[in-house]
Parts: sequence; structure tokens; C-alpha cells
Amino acid sequence: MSDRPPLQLFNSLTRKLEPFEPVHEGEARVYTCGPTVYNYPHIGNMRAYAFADVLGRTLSWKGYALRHVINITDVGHLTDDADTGEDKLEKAAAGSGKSIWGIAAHYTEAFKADIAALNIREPAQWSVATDYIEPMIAFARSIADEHCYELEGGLYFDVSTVKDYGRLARAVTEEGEGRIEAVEGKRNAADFAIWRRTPPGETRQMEWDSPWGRGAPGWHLECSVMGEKLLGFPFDIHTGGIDHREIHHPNEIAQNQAFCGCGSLDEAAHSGARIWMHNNFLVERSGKMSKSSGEFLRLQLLIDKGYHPLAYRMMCLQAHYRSELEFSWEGLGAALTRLKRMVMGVDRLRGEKAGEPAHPKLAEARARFATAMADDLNTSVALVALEDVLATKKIDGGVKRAAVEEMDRVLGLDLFALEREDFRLRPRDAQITEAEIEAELLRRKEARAAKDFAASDAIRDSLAAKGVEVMDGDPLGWEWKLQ
Ligand SMILES: Nc1ncnc2c1ncn2[C@@H]1O[C@H](COP(=O)(O)OP(=O)(O)OP(=O)(O)O)[C@@H](O)[C@H]1O
Ligand SMILES: [Zn+2]
Repeated sequence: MSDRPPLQLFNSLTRKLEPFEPVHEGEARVYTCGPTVYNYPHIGNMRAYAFADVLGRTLSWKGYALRHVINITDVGHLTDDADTGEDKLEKAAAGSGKSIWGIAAHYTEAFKADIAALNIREPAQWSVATDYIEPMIAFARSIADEHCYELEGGLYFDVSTVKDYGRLARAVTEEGEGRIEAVEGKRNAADFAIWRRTPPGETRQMEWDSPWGRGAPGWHLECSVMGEKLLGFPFDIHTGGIDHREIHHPNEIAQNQAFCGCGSLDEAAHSGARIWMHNNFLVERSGKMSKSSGEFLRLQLLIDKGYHPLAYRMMCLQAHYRSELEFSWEGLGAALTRLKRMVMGVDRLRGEKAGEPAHPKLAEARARFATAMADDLNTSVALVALEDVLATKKIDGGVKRAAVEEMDRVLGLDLFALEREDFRLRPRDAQITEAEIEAELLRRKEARAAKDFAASDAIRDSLAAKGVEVMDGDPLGWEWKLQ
């Protein structure tokens, strides 16, 4: 795609679409706030990584060498995003009687399994917060004199020492939106701990010595330090869910400004990154899906119910990342059907050798795809362009295959790796095996061939009683599905 339009991305810091202009020629450096590994990720969390993945794939497609970092937060994230409450991991460990390190390892693995199931590319680097304690202390030390003060609870950052504090959130007031609980001695309501001292008489499973006493780093400090260490300030893009726009990222930005001695945020690069991007929430009718609320949907539950995990990726792609997306089982079912249709379309191209995607018959759809992705990752429009390529008639199969593969490299549905059988996920509570279903269907075929319709109907009814719907004449060629 030679004349691809330049990539425009929505910068939450300026609230404007801006062209992507790399800090380092030919490179794109992206930092994505990772999960706090005190529990299983829910599918809302995974929306954040599916979005970051599409961003990374788009940058690669545009020809930039991508350097992507996703961190793993294994310490420091308090039960309140601001400044009060307990460490989420310490709390989970106390409740389970397990070691905090064991908990972190278990949920990190679970997270990575979801990453793989959603065909999210692994970042160049996973950075684990507890591997960066030394540099965190060094970072904090370098800003402590000018920007911080000590209280009993640890080292606090004085937000009045940097310009434009809270610009990213747009709503921070003197009271810090009234959401931040008072800690005795804080100079400003929005001040936050960058090092939390372990209270006297207590020990934590995770604690380290520092110039401010034994304790643990603050969550905001972690991301500032890993971003700086691994990508250098300023890097290109920082991503996270929209909740991070309110507290976590404004605090990261304040620290970054302090660290580089930067002035006003009128210069976006002074924030540590040129562009800050935020995905909107996955919601349920009852509200935002959230780990802390205790009830949430895991990707594994979708799989247990018989939905292929990439149907969820499809569901995410159907919405713009900046729009709220409401989860429903009907919506997931529709996304699954759409994905199946695409896989059926691809089926006919499996034997083809991919050629050159440029072809006059595909030019319009390919241009539409390129324009959509360049327009702040408009994946819903891009999906239609992909379907239009698949539906193009009387065209060389190799050309078509190349065009589909090119688009799918950006959207990441992994179409050529998927087969019809992959969609026959048996719900966990299914009462019949696939081999048994196939055997019954064969018997039914024979009954029909012998015009014994009573027998054929009886077989269909007995399958239905076991949760299997026989789909005669299904246009997609699916002969049966699990209800
Ligand atoms: N419902 C949601 N929809 C989309 N993204 C979300 C949702 N909930 C959290 N995120 C994002 O998921 C990523 C990982 O979040 P993290 O593991 O820190 O979640 P958490 O704050 O512990 O959990 P929760 O917010 O669910 O209690 C973050 O970028 C966060 O903004
Ligand atoms: Zn972060």
C-alpha cells in the first residue's frame, strides 16, 4: 500500500488527533500499563491489551520498528488508585495464606495465557516492577529534594512543584476531585506517596530498604521508571485504560516532569511521552467490569461456554477503542458468527500461494482499510473492508490471499490459522463428545438416505436433548452446533 495516509492518533493530553511523528527515526516506542497480578484478568482488562496490540500492529504495518513494553505490577498498586488503602497483592496474599510471589507468578501466567488466546503479540519486553526497585529508588532520590517531602507514611510528591498538574485528567481541583482521602500532613490533596514506608511493628512480604526507610515503591513511580529505563524520555506513546487518565497517568506525568526538569505540558514531550492514548471501558449493564468488585468475566469462562476466544477479539474490533463497549452474550454470539464467516471465506484461499496484493479490483477496499486504520485505528470500518476483499469475485486467489493476510496482520484475527474445527469448542458441561455427535449424524444421514424420516427425526431430537442443534442446510456449512 504505497500511498497510505499518515497515521493520526488521538492524544488524551491535548484532546486532539495528531499525526504520529516518531521521536527516533523509523522507530515506535510504546509503553503499556500492565496488569496488577493479584487476581485473574477479566475481559475488560484484556480490551486494554487488545487495543495496544492493534496499535502496535498498525505501527509495524506502517513500517516502524516497534519497541513495545508491557509491565507486570506485582507491588505498589493500592486498593484505591490514589493514595489510600492496602497493597492489592499484600491483601490477596493475606487472604489466601499463600506467598505473594507465588500469587504474582500464578496470575502473571494466567494473564499471559489470555494474551496468547487473543492472539496479542508478546511485547519486546515484559517488565516486572519488582525487578526495578534499585532504579526506582535512584529516580525518587533524584527528584526528592526539589519535589518531595517526608511524612510518617513515606515520601510524598508535592504536585504544586510541577506545571500543569492534572492536565491529562482535565478535572482535578484543589480537592483532587474530592476522591482523594486526606492523609495528615499532605500539602495538597492530590499529593501522593512515591515510597510507602512500612508502618512500625509491621512487616510486609515485599519490602526493601531505601533512604526513606524500609518499604515499597508507589505504583505511579514504577511506570515512570520502567518507561524511562526501557524506552528513554520522551518515548512515543503511552497507553492504558481510561481510568488511568484520572490519577495514575497524571501522577506519572508529574514525576516525569520532575525527573527531566521539564516545564509546561504545552510541550507534550515534557510529559515523558509524546502521545497518551486511552481505551474506553468494557461495561456490563450493571456498570464497569472490575476485578476489585469481585464479580467478573474471565476469558476462560467464554471458552467454557463454547465461544472461541477470538470472537471476543472480534467484538473489541467492532467498536472504536475510544467508545464504551457493552458486553452481552448476544453480541459475542454475533461476533463469533462474523468470525466464522470470515474463516469460511478464507477456507477457499488455503491452497493459494500469496502473491502481490495490489490489484485494481481490490484497490478501493485496500485504500478504505488504510484510511480507516490511519484515522485513529478505526477498526470497525477496516473490518468491513476486509470482508469486501473476501467477497470480491473473479480475482486470482493468490492476490486475494495476499490482501487478506496483509489486513489480518493489522487486525490480528489469525484467519489463516483458524479452521472450522477450532470453533467446535465444547462447553464444559456438554454431555456428549464430538465423536459421538459425528457418529449420530452419520446414522441420521443413513436414515435419511433410506427415507426413514421418523428415525432421522428421533436422532435429531435426542441430539437436541443433549444440547446439540443439528443445522440442516446451514449456509456456512456448519452441520451442528452446541446450544
Ligand atoms: N472494564 C474495563 N474495560 C477496559 N479496560 C479496563 C477495564 N478495567 C480495567 N481496565 C484496564 O485494564 C488494565 C489493567 O488493569 P489492572 O490490572 O490494573 O486492573 P485493576 O485496576 O486491578 O482492576 P479493576 O480496575 O478491574 O479493579 C488497565 O489499563 C485498566 O485501565
Ligand atoms: Zn502504569
